[in-house]
Amino acid sequence: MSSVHWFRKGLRLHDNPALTDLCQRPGVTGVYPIFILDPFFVEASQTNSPRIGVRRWKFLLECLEDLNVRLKEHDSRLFVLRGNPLKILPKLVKALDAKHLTFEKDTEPYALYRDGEVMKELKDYSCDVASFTSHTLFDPESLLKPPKTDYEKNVWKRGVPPLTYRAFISKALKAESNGDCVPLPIPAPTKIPSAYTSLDNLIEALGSEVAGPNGDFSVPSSEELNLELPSKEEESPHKGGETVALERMDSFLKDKARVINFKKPETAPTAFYPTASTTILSPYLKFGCLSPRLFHQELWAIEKPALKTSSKPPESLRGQLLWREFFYLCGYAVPGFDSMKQNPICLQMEWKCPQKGDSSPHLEAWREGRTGFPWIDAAMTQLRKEGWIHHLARHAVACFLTRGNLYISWERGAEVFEELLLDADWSLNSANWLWLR
Ligand SMILES: Cc1cc2nc3c(=O)[nH]c(=O)nc-3n(C[C@H](O)[C@H](O)[C@H](O)COP(=O)(O)OP(=O)(O)OC[C@H]3O[C@@H](n4cnc5c(N)ncnc54)[C@H](O)[C@@H]3O)c2cc1C
Repeated sequence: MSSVHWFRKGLRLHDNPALTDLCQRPGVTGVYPIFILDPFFVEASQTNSPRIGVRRWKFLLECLEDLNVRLKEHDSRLFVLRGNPLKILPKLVKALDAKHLTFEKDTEPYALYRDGEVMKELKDYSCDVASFTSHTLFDPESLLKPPKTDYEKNVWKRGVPPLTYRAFISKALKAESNGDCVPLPIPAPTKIPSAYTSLDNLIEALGSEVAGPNGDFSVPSSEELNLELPSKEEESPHKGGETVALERMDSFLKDKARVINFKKPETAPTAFYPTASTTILSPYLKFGCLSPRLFHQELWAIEKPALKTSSKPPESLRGQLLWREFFYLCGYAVPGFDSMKQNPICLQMEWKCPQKGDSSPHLEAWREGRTGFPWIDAAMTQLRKEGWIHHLARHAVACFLTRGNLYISWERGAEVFEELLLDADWSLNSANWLWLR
C-alpha cells in the first residue's frame, strides 16, 4: 500500500512523528517522501523584493540535499515536485493510489489555508490524512482558553492566549522550572519502506514540468532556480541541513557551564561564528532541521541537575526556546498578527511608509547599511552578507528604523528581515517587531 509523507518545515528524520508513524503503519509497503517547491514562497511580494533572499534559498537547497542523503541511507530518496501543492498533491495521491498522507502541523496562516484546501480536496478520496505537532514543543491549541465574554468571543476566534511570557510559562510548564512537562522527542524511523512506482508513471500523471529539468524529481540546482549565488568569499558561513544542525547543537552544548550560566542580555552581539555567543540554531529550527523537543531535552538534561544555580527563563537558553514557543502561540491565536491595523494587541501609530510597497530614502539607506551610524550599518551589512545577526543587533536596527530614529513602520522592517534572514520565520519575525513597537 503506497503512502506519502509531505516535508514542508520539519526537514529532518529525527523526532519526525508524522514520518515515523507512517513508516510503522501496518500494510504500508511504500513511502514517498516529497517536498513541494511552492510558488507562494518563490514569487516576489508586492514590494518587488523576493520573499526569499538568495542566501536563504541556498540554505534551503542544502537542507534538501542533506535530507536526500539521509533518506538514501534508508534506501529511500526525496522527491521534489515543482508547482502549486493544491493542484499537485491531490493528483499525486490519486496517481499513486496512496492510502495515507502525513505531514507536520503548521500553524502559519498560509499553511493553515493550504492544508485545509488539500484536506478538502482529498475528503472524498480514500486516503487517510494526518498531521502531527513537532515544529513546536506544544500544540498551540492545547494552550488556549475557551473565550467567555462577548468581547473574547469576538476577538479570540481560536481561543484566548496568555499574553505575557510569564503567563505563558505558568500555563505551559505549570511552574517555571518544570521542564519535565515538555513532550519528549522520538527517534528517527529505523526503516522507511521504499517507493516503487516508475518515474514515467508519475510524470504522466503530474506533467513533466513538475519533475524538474532532469525529469527525476531531484533537488533543484541553483541554475534551475536562476539564483545568482554569492562568490565563495561572500558565502554565508551557515550551511543548511539536519547533519550540520545536530553537529552545531552538540558542539554548543559540550560546554555545560556556558549553558548553565547563559544569560541572553549578557551575550556579545559582536562575537561571530564560529565563536558566537549564542547558538545560531535559529535557521535550523526555522526549517525544522533540528527538533525543538530534542534541543529542549538536551538543555533540560544539563539544567535540571544544576537548577539551584542555573540561569532561569526568560534569560536562560531554555528561556529562549520558550520565547519561540510563546511567540508561535501568539502567531496562531492573534488575528492579523503580522500587521498593525488588523492586530488587536498592536499599538496604533502614525508611522512613515505605512503601506506595503512604500519606500523612502531613509528606508533604503537603512536597508543597504548606509545610514552613517556605524553600529547600525555594520549590523545591516552582516545581515545582508551572512543572513544572521545577534538578537541585540536585530533589536538595535529595529529600534533605529522605528521608534528610535526614523519612525518608519515596523512592517517595512519585517519585510526586509523576511527577505534577508536565514531564520526568517513568520511568527517570530512578526512577534519580535511587535514587541519593540
Ligand atoms: C526585530 C527582530 C526580528 C526577529 N526575527 C526573527 C526571525 O524571523 N526568526 C527567528 O528565529 N528569530 C527572530 N528574532 C529573534 C532572535 O533574535 C533570534 O531567534 C536569535 O537571535 C537567533 O539566534 P540564536 O539561534 O543564536 O539564538 P539563541 O539565543 O541561541 O536561542 C536559541 C533559540 O531560541 C529561539 N529564540 C531566541 N530568541 C528568541 C526570540 N526573541 N524570539 C523567539 N525565539 C527566540 C530561537 O529559535 C533560537 O534559535 C528576531 C528578533 C528581533 C529583535
